[in-house]
Amino acid sequence: MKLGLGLYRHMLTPENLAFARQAGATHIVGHMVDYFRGGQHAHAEDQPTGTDRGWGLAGDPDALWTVAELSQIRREVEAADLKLEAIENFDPAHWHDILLDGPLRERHIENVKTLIRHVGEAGIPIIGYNFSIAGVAGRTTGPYARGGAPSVGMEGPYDLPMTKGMAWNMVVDDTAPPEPIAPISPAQLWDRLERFLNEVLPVAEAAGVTLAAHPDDPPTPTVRGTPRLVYQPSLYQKLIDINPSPANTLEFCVGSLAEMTEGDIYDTVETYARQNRLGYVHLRNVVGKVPTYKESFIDDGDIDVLRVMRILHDCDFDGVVIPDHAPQMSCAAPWHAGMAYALGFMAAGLKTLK
Ligand SMILES: O=C(O)[C@@H](O)[C@@H](O)[C@H](O)[C@H](O)CO
Repeated sequence: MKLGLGLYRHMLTPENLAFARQAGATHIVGHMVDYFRGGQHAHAEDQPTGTDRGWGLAGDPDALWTVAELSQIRREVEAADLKLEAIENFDPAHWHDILLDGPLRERHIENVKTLIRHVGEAGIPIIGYNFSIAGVAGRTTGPYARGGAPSVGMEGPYDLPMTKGMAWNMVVDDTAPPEPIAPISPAQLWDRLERFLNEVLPVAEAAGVTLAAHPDDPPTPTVRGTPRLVYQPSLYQKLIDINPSPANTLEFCVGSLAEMTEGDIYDTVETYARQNRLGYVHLRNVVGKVPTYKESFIDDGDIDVLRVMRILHDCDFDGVVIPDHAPQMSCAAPWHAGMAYALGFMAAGLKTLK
């Protein structure tokens, strides 16, 4: 098992890469999507929370990530004595009509195939994704963690209907009328995922790229009137069983899984780690279940994180674990301190497994 750090696109800097290495990370999960366009977040280091108009504006629909820019990021990561393990999330501008089954679907399928090929050519092994119409939405922030540390959580359901021109909690068409999107059934959304995976997994295999599916975050059956896919641990199996390709894996978010109202987190970890289908792991801690959970420091939540690490180790998981996110700490560098604390705990946990 390897220790990694996730960095948003604007945080993929030489300083943050050096910080990651100094904190004991050997791998990086990089985000190419700029969640912070449109300035709807208090700070550009916190996790995005956004407004009812989402996290922000999606990217340029015609600007697919090139091999050159992906390779440049890989080289910068490697120059810091780190390995670029994964790119996390597609830009909603590039694939929204796969999620919404809209008129641009065929073009967006070709976009995803091109992006997969480019990631493979750039020598990056994994793409994490989250097949979700409303995306990561419904988050609140507050002094939720130990000592009043700012973190994120959820304070009840988020049912405000999602409007046209939005996808994955970002704005993909700011000229769209402010009308609710057409209703979608869970069966329709599962069908969209199945078509997507069956079309792109062969391309991923050929490109030497693994796709890794994040569960719904937050894992509620619906968000903004749209259905969700993996909001209970057992539904991860339904996703895996869609296609037996070895490229069909999980972006295994222990925090989101622990927020789910069913299942036992330790059984869940063992169930999926034993199937050798974990692409990489988000290892964070929470208190409570949806729709009212709060993120905690890694050593201060409902999960015995060292026990989770032991289960992953005993199931021979040899991939990367990252904090994903952490409470901000009261000092001159809140994000860095919170991440350093999480990374230090995880690094110590890894040493106990040797
Ligand atoms: O705010 C964030 O960056 C995280 O919550 C991510 O783990 C997010 O859930 C994933 O990128 C979704 O794929």
